[in-house]
Amino acid sequence: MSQLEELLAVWLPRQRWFSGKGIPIRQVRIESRYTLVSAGPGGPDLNMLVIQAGQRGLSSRYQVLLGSRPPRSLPPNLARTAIGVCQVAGGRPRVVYDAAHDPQLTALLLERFTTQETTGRRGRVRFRTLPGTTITACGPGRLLTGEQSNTSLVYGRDYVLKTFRRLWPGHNPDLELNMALSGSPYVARPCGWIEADLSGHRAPTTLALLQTFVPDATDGWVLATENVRTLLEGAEADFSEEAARLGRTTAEVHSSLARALPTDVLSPSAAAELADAMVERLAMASAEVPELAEHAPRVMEAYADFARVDEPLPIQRIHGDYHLGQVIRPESGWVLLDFEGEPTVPVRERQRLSSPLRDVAGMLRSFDYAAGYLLVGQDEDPELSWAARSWARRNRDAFCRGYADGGGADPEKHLTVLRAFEFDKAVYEVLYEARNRPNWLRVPLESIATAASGVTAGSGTTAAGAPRVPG
Ligand SMILES: Nc1ncnc2c1ncn2[C@@H]1O[C@H](COP(=O)(O)OP(=O)(O)O)[C@@H](O)[C@H]1O
Ligand SMILES: O=P(O)(O)O[C@H]1O[C@H](CO)[C@@H](O[C@H]2O[C@H](CO)[C@@H](O)[C@H](O)[C@H]2O)[C@H](O)[C@H]1O
Repeated sequence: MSQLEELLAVWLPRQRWFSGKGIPIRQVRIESRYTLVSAGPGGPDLNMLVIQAGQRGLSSRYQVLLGSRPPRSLPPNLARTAIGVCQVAGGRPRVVYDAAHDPQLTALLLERFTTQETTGRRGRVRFRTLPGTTITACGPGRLLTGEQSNTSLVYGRDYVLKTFRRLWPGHNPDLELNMALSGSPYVARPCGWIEADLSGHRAPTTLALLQTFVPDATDGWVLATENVRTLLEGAEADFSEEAARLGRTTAEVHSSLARALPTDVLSPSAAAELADAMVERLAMASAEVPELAEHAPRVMEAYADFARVDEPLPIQRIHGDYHLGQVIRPESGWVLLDFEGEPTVPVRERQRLSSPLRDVAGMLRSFDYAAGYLLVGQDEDPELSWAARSWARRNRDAFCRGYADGGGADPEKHLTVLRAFEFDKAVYEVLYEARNRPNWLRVPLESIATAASGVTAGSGTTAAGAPRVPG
C-alpha cells in the first residue's frame, strides 16, 4: 500500500459512513483520484478518491473527499479532520484531511456545478445540471452531523449536496427516483448530480446528488421521539394525525412512482426467491448476532407463509429504506428524502421492482423504534413499556389507515406479507445496529423477540408485537 493508502486504512473504520465496521481492513487501494477543485498554489485541493477497501477477501468501494494542503498550513479549526502527512500522487508531501469540513473547498465544490467542466481523462467526472435548472454558488456548505450513511452539505437555504459514500456501479436510485418524482410536492426538487465512469464499468456511477433544501422542516424521527418522550413523562401526546397524513403521502408517492416507472406482479417463483433471500439474510445476521438465532425458527415460519401467499402482489419501484429519519415535516406537509434504498445492497438489486408494502413495513418498524429506543437500557417498567407500545400501535394503525385512504393497498388486508417484510427489516436492523450502533441493538432484537414469541398478527398484535389499543 502507498503512504496515503496506509493512512486511509486507519482512518476509514472511524468514519460514521463506513459500513464495514468490526471487520479488519486488510488493504486499501486507490482506484481513481480526481482533483475536483484547486485553490491555486499554496491553497487547498479537493481530491475525489474512489477507493477499494479489502476485508476478509471482499472488496467494497467508497468515495473519499480528500483535502490536501502544504504541510503545517492546515488551519487550527481543521486540525481534528487531519488524516496525516504524505505524498499525494508522487508530489511533495502534503497534509491530507477530510475535505467535507473545509468551508473553502465546499464552496468551490458547489461552484463547479456552475462551470460545467469535466475532470479527469476523457472527462470521467461530470457535474450535471437538470435541464431548466440554474445553480447559483452561495458560499460554503454546512456539514450535517446526523446518523448518516452518506455525507450531506447544506448550502444556505438553497441546496443540499449529498455525496454517496459506499459506491456501487450505476445510477444511484436516489437520483433516478427523485428525477421520476420531480415536480411532486412530496419530494425535494433535484437540481443536479456528479457522476464518474468507474474503471471497468460503462454506465456512469452517481457520486453525489444536489437537491433543493427544504427550509424550516423537522425530521420525522425527532418529531416522533419528542412525542413519545412527552407521553412517557406523563403528559398528553398524540401523533396519530401526523402518522395518518404520512401514510397518505406515502401512498401518493407510491402511486406517482407506479405511474412514472415500470410495474409488474410478483410471480410465485419470484416470491419464493424473495423468501429465500430473507432466509439468507436471517442466517447471516444470526451468525453475526447469536442472540437472534433462538428466534430464527419462528421468523422462518413467517417467511414460509409469505412464500405460500397465492394472491398476486403488485410490484414497482419503491423507496427501499423507509423510516422516520427519511421524512421531514415543513409547514406544508411531509416530504420524503433519500430514495437510495439499503446502501449496503448492490444498486442492481435495489433497482428491482418490489412490493410497496415493503416501505409500509419499514415505516411500521420505525414507529416501534421510536417507541422502544427511549426505554433501552432502562430498568423494566411495565407501565412505561405498555405506554410506549400502545403509542407505537396507535401510530402504526393510523399510518396504515392513511395509506389505504391515500389509495395504497390496505395493509390490514396483507398481514402475512407485511409480517414477513417487517421481520426482514428487523433482521436488517439487527445487522445494521450490530455494525454501527451496538447500543441500539436491543431495539430490533426486542421487537423480534416479542413478535416471535407466538402471538401472530391476526391475533391482536403485529409482527413487532405492539398490543392493540381498544377503541
Ligand atoms: N432537501 C433537504 N432539505 C432539508 N433537509 C434535508 C434535505 N435532504 C436531507 N436533509 C437532511 O439531511 C438528513 C440526511 O439526509 P439523507 O438523504 O437521509 O442522508 P443519508 O442517506 O446519509 O441518510 C435528513 O434526515 C434531513 O434532516
Ligand atoms: O438513513 P440511512 O439511509 O442512513 O439508513 C440507515 O440508518 C438508519 C439510522 O440512521 C437506520 O434506521 C434505523 O434507525 C432509525 C432511528 O435512527 C429508525 O427510525 C429506523 O426505523 C431503523 O431502521 C436504517 O435502517 C439504515 O439503513
